[in-house]
Amino acid sequence: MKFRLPWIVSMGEGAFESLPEALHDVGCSSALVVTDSTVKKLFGWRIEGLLGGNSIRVGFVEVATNHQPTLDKLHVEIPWGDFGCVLGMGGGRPVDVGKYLAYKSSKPFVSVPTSISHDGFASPIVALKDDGGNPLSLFTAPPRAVIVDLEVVSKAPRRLLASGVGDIVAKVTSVADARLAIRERGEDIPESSLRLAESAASMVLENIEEVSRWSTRGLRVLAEAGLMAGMAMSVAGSSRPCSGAEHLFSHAVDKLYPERGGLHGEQVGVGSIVSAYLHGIDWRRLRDALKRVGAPTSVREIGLSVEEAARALLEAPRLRQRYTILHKLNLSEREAREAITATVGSE
Ligand SMILES: NC(=O)C1=CN([C@@H]2O[C@H](COP(=O)(O)OP(=O)(O)OC[C@H]3O[C@@H](n4cnc5c(N)ncnc54)[C@H](OP(=O)(O)O)[C@@H]3O)[C@@H](O)[C@H]2O)C=CC1
Ligand SMILES: O=C(CO)COP(=O)(O)O
Ligand SMILES: [Zn+2]
Repeated sequence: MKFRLPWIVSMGEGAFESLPEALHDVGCSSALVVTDSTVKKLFGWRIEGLLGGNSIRVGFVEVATNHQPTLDKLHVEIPWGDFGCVLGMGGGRPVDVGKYLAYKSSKPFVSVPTSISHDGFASPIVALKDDGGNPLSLFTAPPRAVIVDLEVVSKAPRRLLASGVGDIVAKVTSVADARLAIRERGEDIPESSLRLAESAASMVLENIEEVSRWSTRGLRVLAEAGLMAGMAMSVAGSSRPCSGAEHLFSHAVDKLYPERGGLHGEQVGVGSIVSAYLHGIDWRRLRDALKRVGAPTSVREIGLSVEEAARALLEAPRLRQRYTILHKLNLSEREAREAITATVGSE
């Protein structure tokens, strides 16, 4: 086993203020900030002031896609000689894009999530799409520094934070898939990576009341869980502990219905309820937790009919060879429809 973890994690109210010191520690005196439109309007000026005031030059690039060929073109256009590091600021997509560009240009990456809507802000994984809308899960390097300002995160729309709960509680089923693969396929997955992912989900499930109040403590639990999930991916050397059938369902929704669907964590949360049912795990516990935080618990809430969701469930195992409950069961159309109807078909 050989893995890398972030050097610096700064988490708390006002953690933005530690950015100049973090950049100094990673040896960066000019940063390219990768972000997208709303986030740039909300926080761009603050980052510019904070870094500029500490003699750190800042450039911005707004990126609204995670399409790999587009990012490869963008990579060629960036004057890399001007920048000593890349900072990814925003939701999961700009963080992924920043991580990807940093990796390709061999620059240190600093992750600055502005919402805990996903668990990629401390992971070494970059989730992109190819020309056909298929998911690409690339193993790069973990961020050198992770800066989570809980005051900033607390102002993110509730929908984004609820989506983050979906991505985290889904570790119940991603770990169940990993354990299935160990048992039935002899897959080699570090136990510690599974414990980290399991603990991330348990922390959120056991504190769901506090999390649902979006108190500082609740947000901290969610952010720490995201950090642990990111570490789990580093230890495993892939997204294996954190991405199973529920993620394949979400990837299939992205592919089949690119103009519809919900946020990543919303789709994953719904997929996790179905996957738990198929595993014979207490799926109602996941559903109730998601309901408690106001996350979708039905396919209708992510813009799909039962038929469409069943189609996504059938497409899901074709998207990746990674063994999951969907690969084991090889559902028929009728079984897929029944699983959706029994769990996430109404409301
Ligand atoms: N690499 C990894 O390990 C992982 C990667 N992911 C990836 O992350 C992505 C999902 O992340 P997600 O965050 O849902 O998607 P996005 O990054 O698309 O963010 C969703 C929305 O959040 C908005 N936003 C972010 N922060 C704030 C804020 N503080 N206030 C107001 N609006 C805000 C963005 O606004 P705007 O765009 O307008 O600026 C955007 O519209 C997927 O691509 C998924 O594959 C998910 C998990 C793990
Ligand atoms: O979203 C992820 C973990 O939460 C990353 O998983 P993928 O490898 O399926 O993109
Ligand atoms: Zn995810």
